[in-house]
Amino acid sequence: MSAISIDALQHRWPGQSTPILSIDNLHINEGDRFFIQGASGSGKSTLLNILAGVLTPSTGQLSILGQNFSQLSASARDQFRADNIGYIFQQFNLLPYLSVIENVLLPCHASKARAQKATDQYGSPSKAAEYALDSLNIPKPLFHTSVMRLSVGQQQRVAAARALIGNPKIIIADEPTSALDQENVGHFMETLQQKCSDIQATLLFVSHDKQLSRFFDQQLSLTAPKQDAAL
Ligand SMILES: Nc1ncnc2c1ncn2[C@@H]1O[C@H](COP(=O)(O)OP(=O)(O)OP(=O)(O)O)[C@@H](O)[C@H]1O
Repeated sequence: MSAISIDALQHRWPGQSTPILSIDNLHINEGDRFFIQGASGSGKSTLLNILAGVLTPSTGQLSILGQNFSQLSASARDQFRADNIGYIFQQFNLLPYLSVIENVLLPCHASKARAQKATDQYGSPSKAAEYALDSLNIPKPLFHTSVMRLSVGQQQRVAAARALIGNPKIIIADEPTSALDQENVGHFMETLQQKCSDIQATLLFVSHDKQLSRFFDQQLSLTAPKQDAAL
């Protein structure tokens, strides 16, 4: 099955003379690792928001895992996203008042399907969270401390554990390496790819950094169109 299928998609923000996004045709198969590259302002976040169902494109068709997004209500799209998409944010978006393990468990509160998968595989969501943290080299004594006490690299790995728990079919990673130093970037890329293979997830990875394309076999380059200065 196709993980993502886009046909004649365009998005134009109010006041723009030319659509920021214009994608004739894009098909990403389940299990693929796909790199989306583009300079600042080229529309990467706009595309991710469309793929996550947060934003409706101006025109065109979008199917995720065979589901036509335009046929879903906003609340059905929210649930579909919680069940099927693990999201790693550029600034990690960990909740500072929750412990490390509580942050990892958040998707299991939003999605019964992911809580069930975590329970089926590991006995309980908490056990699945512990496994994910352990396999991402977060030391056990840190599991119940505040995320604020972790290094940037550790916070990034906690954010990855949160995206992976309950085996979502798609992982979207939005510039997840921009806060890491060069050595940690390589480690993080290899670990993320391995984890996505383990759970057979499709990986969509977004970055302005062209050098990261070497970790992927398919890519899309976005370029900001010239806007009419009169508008
Ligand atoms: N909510 C919005 N309303 C109007 N215009 C927007 C909105 N969000 C983004 N844009 C415009 O769309 C264009 C692309 O923005 P977008 O954030 O998608 O780019 P990006 O490639 O993710 O950039 P960056 O790497 O800097 O985050 C920009 O010109 C931006 O001003």
